[in-house]
Amino acid sequence: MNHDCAAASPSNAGGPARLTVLVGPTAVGKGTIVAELRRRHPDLFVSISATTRAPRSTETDGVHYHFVSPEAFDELVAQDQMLEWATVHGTHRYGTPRGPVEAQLASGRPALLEIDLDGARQVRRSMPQAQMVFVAPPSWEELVARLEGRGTEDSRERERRLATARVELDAAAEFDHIITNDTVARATDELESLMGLTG
Ligand SMILES: Nc1ncnc2c1ncn2[C@@H]1O[C@H](COP(=O)(O)OP(=O)(O)OP(=O)(O)O)[C@@H](O)[C@H]1O
Ligand SMILES: Nc1nc2c(ncn2[C@@H]2O[C@H](COP(=O)(O)O)[C@@H](O)[C@H]2O)c(=O)[nH]1
Repeated sequence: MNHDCAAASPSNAGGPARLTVLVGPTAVGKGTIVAELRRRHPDLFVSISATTRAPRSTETDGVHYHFVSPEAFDELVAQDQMLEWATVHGTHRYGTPRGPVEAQLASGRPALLEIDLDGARQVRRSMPQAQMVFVAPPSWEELVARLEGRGTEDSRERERRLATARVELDAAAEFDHIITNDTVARATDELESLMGLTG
């Protein structure tokens, strides 16, 4: 585990890592950090996942996710078009379309995945050169407040997500780096540095 974002790790010892995998508990702010990183680097490649969950009112198909039916998701898996996939929070399936990520890496440019713990472990097995980054909350109480404050899940779904969050927080030591999302600007600075996007 490495809390120093400037230090080399086995995954980036030869230069900036090209594939970065971002994981963290629900509502820790992964999406917010990625949005800030994209604001700073509009050309950055961020994988668009496929999911069987329904879109939120703020989400657009093909932008935030590819929203697909369970049958279409089955088909993508059967055709080996998923780099990884998982059932997240015990409810819906989410997966990373393989083609766009492989094309991006083949071009030598960095790529970012924002996925769950199960998916990250799959990527670590298939692409051990990937840089694994965990986003942690300043405290458990702050995590709960962010989830409630977002207001996108009912209390039952929030409980499910918080149960998953405990498992994910227990796995933080598996990661190459841990970023604490105290402020979005500072956490984004760290991710930017880990991805070699500064200077
Ligand atoms: N550093 C921060 N300080 C305070 N609030 C924050 C911070 N980062 C994010 N938030 C807020 O926390 C809430 C959850 O953020 P976000 O949706 O980005 O989390 P997430 O990790 O992508 O969640 P999920 O995995 O459930 O999709 C949002 O309302 C966001 O505005
Ligand atoms: N294994 C994967 N997990 C993914 C992927 N895309 C998103 N996720 C994770 O799902 C949860 C819930 O997301 P939400 O949008 O419903 O709040 C979150 O932790 C994501 O990291 C994926 O392609 N594969």
